[in-house]
Amino acid sequence: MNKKSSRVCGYPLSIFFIVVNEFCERFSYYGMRAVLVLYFKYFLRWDDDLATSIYHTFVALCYLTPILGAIVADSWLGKFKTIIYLSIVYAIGQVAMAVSAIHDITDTDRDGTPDNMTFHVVLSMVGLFLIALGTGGIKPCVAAFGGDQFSDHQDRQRRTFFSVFYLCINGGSLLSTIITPILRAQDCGIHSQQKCYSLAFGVPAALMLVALVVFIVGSGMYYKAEPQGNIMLDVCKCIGFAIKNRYRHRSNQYPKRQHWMDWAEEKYDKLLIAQIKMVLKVLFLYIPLPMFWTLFDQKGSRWTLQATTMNGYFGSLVIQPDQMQTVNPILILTLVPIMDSVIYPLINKCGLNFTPLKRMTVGMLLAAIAFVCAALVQIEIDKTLPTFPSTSQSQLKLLNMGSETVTIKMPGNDPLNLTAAQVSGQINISVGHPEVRNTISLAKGQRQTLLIPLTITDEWLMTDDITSKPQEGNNAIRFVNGMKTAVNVSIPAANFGLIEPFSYSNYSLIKNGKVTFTLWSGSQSCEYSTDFGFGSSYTFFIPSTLVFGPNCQESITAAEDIKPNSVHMALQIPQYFFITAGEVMFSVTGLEFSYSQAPSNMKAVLQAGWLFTVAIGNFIVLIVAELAKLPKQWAEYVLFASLLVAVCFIFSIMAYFYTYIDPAEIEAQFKKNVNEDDEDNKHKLQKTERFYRKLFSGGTLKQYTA
Ligand SMILES: CC(C)C[C@H](N)C(=O)N1CCC[C@H]1C(=O)O
Repeated sequence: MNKKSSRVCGYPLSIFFIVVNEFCERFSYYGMRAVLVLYFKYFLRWDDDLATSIYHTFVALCYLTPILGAIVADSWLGKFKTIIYLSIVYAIGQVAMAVSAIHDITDTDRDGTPDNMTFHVVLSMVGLFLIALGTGGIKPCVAAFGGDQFSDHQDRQRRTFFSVFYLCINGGSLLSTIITPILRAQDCGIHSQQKCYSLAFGVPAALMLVALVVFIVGSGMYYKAEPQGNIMLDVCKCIGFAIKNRYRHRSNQYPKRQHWMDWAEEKYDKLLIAQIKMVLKVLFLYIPLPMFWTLFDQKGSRWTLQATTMNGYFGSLVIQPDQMQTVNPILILTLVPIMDSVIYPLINKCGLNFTPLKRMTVGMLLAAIAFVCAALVQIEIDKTLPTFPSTSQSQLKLLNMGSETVTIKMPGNDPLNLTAAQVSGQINISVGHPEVRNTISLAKGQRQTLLIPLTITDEWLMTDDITSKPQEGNNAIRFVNGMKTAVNVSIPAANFGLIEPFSYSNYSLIKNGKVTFTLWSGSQSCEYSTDFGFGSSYTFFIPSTLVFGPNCQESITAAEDIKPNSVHMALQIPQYFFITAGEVMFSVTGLEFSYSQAPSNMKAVLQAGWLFTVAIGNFIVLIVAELAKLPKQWAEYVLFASLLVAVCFIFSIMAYFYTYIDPAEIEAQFKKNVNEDDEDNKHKLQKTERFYRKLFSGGTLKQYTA
């Protein structure tokens, strides 16, 4: 088929269908992924560890299956058919997920919970497997198929296409990560109303069907390169033969060959050998690249955890810690056009030849700078964190539940006067110190509160207090009842239960924002409202003197056990900016580079090689997080930044020796010679070989201009 099909502004019309397909597919993938862990935890009722492991296994699988899709496309079905077939598999997987999340299917007793959990687990696992096969399988094909739509001389347009392609990835993911959590939060069901996971998976399934339909609609306009036989098998056999032949001729009596693949010349086509050399050259260059993704992927883990220790109030807007991750796609949508239309042309105007490999090197350095920023933010956060007792220390707080002032004398501390309903600050006491009388027992490494009763001679009560920041930016809240009657405390999201006289409740986790507590004692009630930030802990004391009425705002004492997060989440923006600017330079360029440097019959395979670096990067995060247990988080960030700088240095040396090629030109030379008559052919073949050898010994073949 002719590549010169309908064009708009010099761009093939067919790419419109490809980018819309990518937008819908990424919406489908990232939308489903956004609610997956919650589905495992709250619908399938798995514990955190199992949910996290299955989630990461799924993500890793999604970046491993591209190899399979690429082999099928380049060797057998061609990219077009592979995309169609695997998209169908993908859509079936998404539908299976949506069906698996309908609780009514097995809820025979109609209590709102599935009665046959095995059915839901099996169906969702089958669904996830099909999705991983589909999303991974089509990913290298769609990018390469888009690249195929351009003629050889359209380098500039093809580069723009890869930028727009990246914009679609991030536009789709941004929209879906906002929408699917909202869908999940809705209530739905036939017999009973439950959180609507089926809708949260159903909409991504619908979008995948839209992606498929859009792709099929464009069918008549595509340029469809035919696969050239089982190329991957030929490649493996050719490499195997070259290695064997080299080994057979290892003695010095045989003249050396310029490249070890030249040992396959006795049996294999010179064109195939040339193509394998092109692929190996690029794959070799990819070896250091996973380190970039190792840093990049920590946005979703370490950086989100960092955000949980920060303050997310942006005026009236409240940003939850995990929502900070959307800064990445938002910045992609702004930085890609800026880079393409301002920064790169400006660099070009300054006479600098900003080649793809130079861009990727700068991208890596920017990612390292992002981690230095993360370390600086961490140092600021650490300054505001409470000091918890060491393993040889205890911290004690005193709460006077009585109505009269008491004076407490502690060994090694000045006498302390506590008025009625007053809570002291933390007092550090060395446990095991001979002066400490055994009237109260202090636990090592613990924070405790001593509740001094109404009548001082009554039994004194010790509570165990929280010794770490509450998870996920929540606030840990508890109540101490100083009244002579039991009190029930509740809020819409939690019930503290009935608190007996002179007793206390367990901690409950509460989200940020204004909360109104309702206190009940018999038929009497009153309300108490307060505002919570992120990551604080409070003990609320209900005094014996409390009078129930419309509100009990003035009577309740709040003791701050842990201060709310004070370092603002906006401080994470510089690190997000640098990692995203790095991503634009590294990833958008890498995508185009992988296409332009691949031989025509292995375009999808090199795209899969590129995606494989993402998968390896993910694995390194898991390994390094386990091994490098540094005591300080900021030190771990600095370690990662240094590792990336070291890797970047190695990569820049490798890049320096890389010669850009024009695979189409090389292939054309080889093919042309095959068609000439014998004598001429021999002469031309020698000429091509000289030309080709020059390429692999470092001669510049393709003058790259940004
Ligand atoms: C994590 C973001 C939602 C998406 C990210 N900016 C991105 O575009 N990618 C991360 C891995 C490669 C690429 C993708 O294809 O999704």
